[in-house]
Amino acid sequence: MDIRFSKVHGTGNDYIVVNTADQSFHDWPALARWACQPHLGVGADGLVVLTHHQQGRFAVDSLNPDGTPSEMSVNALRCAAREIRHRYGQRSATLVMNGREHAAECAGDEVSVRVGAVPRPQGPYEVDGLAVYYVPTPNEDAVAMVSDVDSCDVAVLGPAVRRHAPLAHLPVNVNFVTPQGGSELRVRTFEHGVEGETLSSGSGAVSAAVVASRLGLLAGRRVLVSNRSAGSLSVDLGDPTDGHRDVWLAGEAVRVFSGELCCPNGVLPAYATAAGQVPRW
Ligand SMILES: N[C@H](CCC[C@H](N)C(=O)O)C(=O)O
Repeated sequence: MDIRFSKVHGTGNDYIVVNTADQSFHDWPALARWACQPHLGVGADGLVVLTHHQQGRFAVDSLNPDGTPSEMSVNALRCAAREIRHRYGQRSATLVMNGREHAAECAGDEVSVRVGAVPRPQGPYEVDGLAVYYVPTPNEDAVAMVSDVDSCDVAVLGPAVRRHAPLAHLPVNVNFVTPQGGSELRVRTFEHGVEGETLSSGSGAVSAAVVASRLGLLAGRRVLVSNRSAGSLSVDLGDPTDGHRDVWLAGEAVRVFSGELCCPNGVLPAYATAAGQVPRW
């Protein structure tokens, strides 16, 4: 039994997308731990499991490379919408992730998703000289404003921020942010579940824009976020007076390839990472 998939990236945040209609296999955490590994699997920042309900509605589940579910992934939603556009020809869809509904719109490879309301940031908390804000996006996102994000040691500072109270018990994604003038931000993200830096993060871009807006660092409601990938994300913060209740994220989402994972008799390879571990290479 082989497992059909597509590989889709949202500005460099890459996902293996499987459609439950194609599979008799259902152990998604085990599949995530195998398939997300580079060299031994497909290689990706996560697994997206898509289920078609009815009339343009889809359930979208996002799993991390360690097999844990992620509470929310905006880039995973954007990649799912791109795959839906390809497979079902729908430009608009309603995506349901962890019980929350998100409208999605595709125009070619440009995909927008309604994030909805983003709660008020908490903090700042002082961590190793950095002012860190906490934003329940509803992912757990931390935002640290830094003077030069490109010289930031993300691999060291990301875990350091996560060790600190009051974030220590939470599965936090840590975003380092430098305002670029006007309504532009540059962001780098240490992502929970990947346990390393990713090229881009949707909830990271949104939380960075919300914190920068609350700090009065932005000139307008449309925020351009550059990251480690070639493409930028665009955050629309909505009406500035409504407290960030109607936030959208847009940017490229690209189908890279599709194929079949070879899984004879439905048995995953022995080198699939054990439950609870993050793949290392
Ligand atoms: N990259 C994602 C966030 C994933 C977060 C996930 N790894 C977790 O918190 O478990 C995004 O575009 O919103």
